[in-house]
Amino acid sequence: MSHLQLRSAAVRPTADGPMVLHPTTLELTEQRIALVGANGSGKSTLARLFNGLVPASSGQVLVDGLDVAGDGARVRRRVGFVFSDPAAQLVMPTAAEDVALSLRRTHRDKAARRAAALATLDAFGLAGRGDQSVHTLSGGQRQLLALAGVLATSPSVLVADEPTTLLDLRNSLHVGDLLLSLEQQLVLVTHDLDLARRCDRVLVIDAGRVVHDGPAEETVERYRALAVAG
Ligand SMILES: Nc1ncnc2c1ncn2[C@@H]1O[C@H](COP(=O)(O)OP(=O)(O)OP(=O)(O)O)[C@@H](O)[C@H]1O
Repeated sequence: MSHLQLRSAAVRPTADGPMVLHPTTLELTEQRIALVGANGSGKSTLARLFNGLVPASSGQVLVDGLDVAGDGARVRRRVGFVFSDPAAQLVMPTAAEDVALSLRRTHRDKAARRAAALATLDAFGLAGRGDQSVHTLSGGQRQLLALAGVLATSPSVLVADEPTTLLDLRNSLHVGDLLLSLEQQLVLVTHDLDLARRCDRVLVIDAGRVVHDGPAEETVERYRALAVAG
């Protein structure tokens, strides 16, 4: 299992602006970790620290002992990131080409790469869509494709920022099951409390701080109480 660490890591986008994440010290070694909290509480910011998409303004972020600030390229090879908006990461014209791009390191031969890409699409419920333009896929299909592309790179950690928001119930359940059954460590930003409850550890973020942190069931209930109290 990977080892994610924050050492007094804080995020303050502008020198005279507010802290988006107050100095936070954490060690994450569990298999499945959920980040929950209100809109704008800082969940995405915290999640993005782990692959350097957001740099820490102070403190340190380590992935398996590698400092994200100094070893960014190696860290990004370990940490796959799925955005809530798949448009942020789909770069090729067709679905098969997009997955094939992710497979370029592991599958040098072009025909083998395409075959592997099509098999990956099948596994993600996108059978027969290989040659379809990414732009004509539905929002949910694009999200499945984005997830397929990231997992095809075999990251040791997957950070997923609201990966089920665009999906219908069936696909949402399918992707939820898939994420929770991954071998890799999962850091999941989600508003889906059913999904959070199935993780090993839940962190509740509020106004840029981790305010609760513990086993899923009881921590989700603390979040509920916090939300109801307003
Ligand atoms: N670069 C930035 N400059 C200024 N403010 C920022 C920047 N990045 C994030 N913020 C602010 O920090 C806060 C936390 O944002 P973040 O995206 O981490 O929230 P979130 O918990 O993921 O929210 P949501 O559930 O709505 O996606 C928000 O108020 C946001 O506007």
